[in-house]
Amino acid sequence: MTAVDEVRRTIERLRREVCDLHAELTRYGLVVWTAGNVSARVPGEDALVIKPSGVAYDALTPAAIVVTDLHGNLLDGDLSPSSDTAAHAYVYRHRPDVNGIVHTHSTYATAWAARGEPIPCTLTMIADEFGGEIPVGPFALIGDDSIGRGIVETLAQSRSDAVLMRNHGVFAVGASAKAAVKAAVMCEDVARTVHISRQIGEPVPIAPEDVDRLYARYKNIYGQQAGERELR
Ligand SMILES: O=C(CO)[C@@H](O)[C@H](O)COP(=O)(O)O
Repeated sequence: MTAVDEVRRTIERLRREVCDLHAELTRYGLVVWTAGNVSARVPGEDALVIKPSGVAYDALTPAAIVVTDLHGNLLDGDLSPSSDTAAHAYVYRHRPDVNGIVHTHSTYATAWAARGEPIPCTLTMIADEFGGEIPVGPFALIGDDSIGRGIVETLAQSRSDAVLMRNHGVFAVGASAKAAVKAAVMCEDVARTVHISRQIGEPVPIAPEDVDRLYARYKNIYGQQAGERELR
């Protein structure tokens, strides 16, 4: 198999994976209508695969997923790339460890984003998954790389793989697109629980040294196999 064939096969695989992961967003109730998007980096290439803009989730097929360069220019596909492509591309250019990105407007997490308030580390699940509070990023207009800059700058000061972009919604990153989707699912779950907790009182923060211990255990010990650990 030539190197070109190999890249082609990788892109086909990623198109299928990213298409299937969009179905997880609807399965977990993280998006409505055509909101949200998932992308994956094409390993070894200056390219990414991403949802086309404004296409209904039920109409998404692997062939509909588009390929762009890491500046958002269309390389392959019949449809216009997601409105957030420049944001995703910026993150891939500045975070070589990130291979997948997801954006949602999931209800509870986005309610925190509307308030511009980080989700405090008041649950072991938050310490495990995010290593501290889930931070808020700046307000940024949609369409260029402003959102990407806000994501990179905010996550540089945090262990979290998710950021609540102010007045907008969740962006989550990961070592794979599946890991990013998992972070978005977890983000919504803890946003909901902490919100409900606040209806009956003030949630109690976890001590920073315990947050560190929980995070280290979850990242290094929890689960079964190295392959699964990549999700963390
Ligand atoms: O947040 C926004 C726009 O407010 C977008 O992320 C939409 O939620 C989905 O846009 P496309 O990916 O379909 O262009």
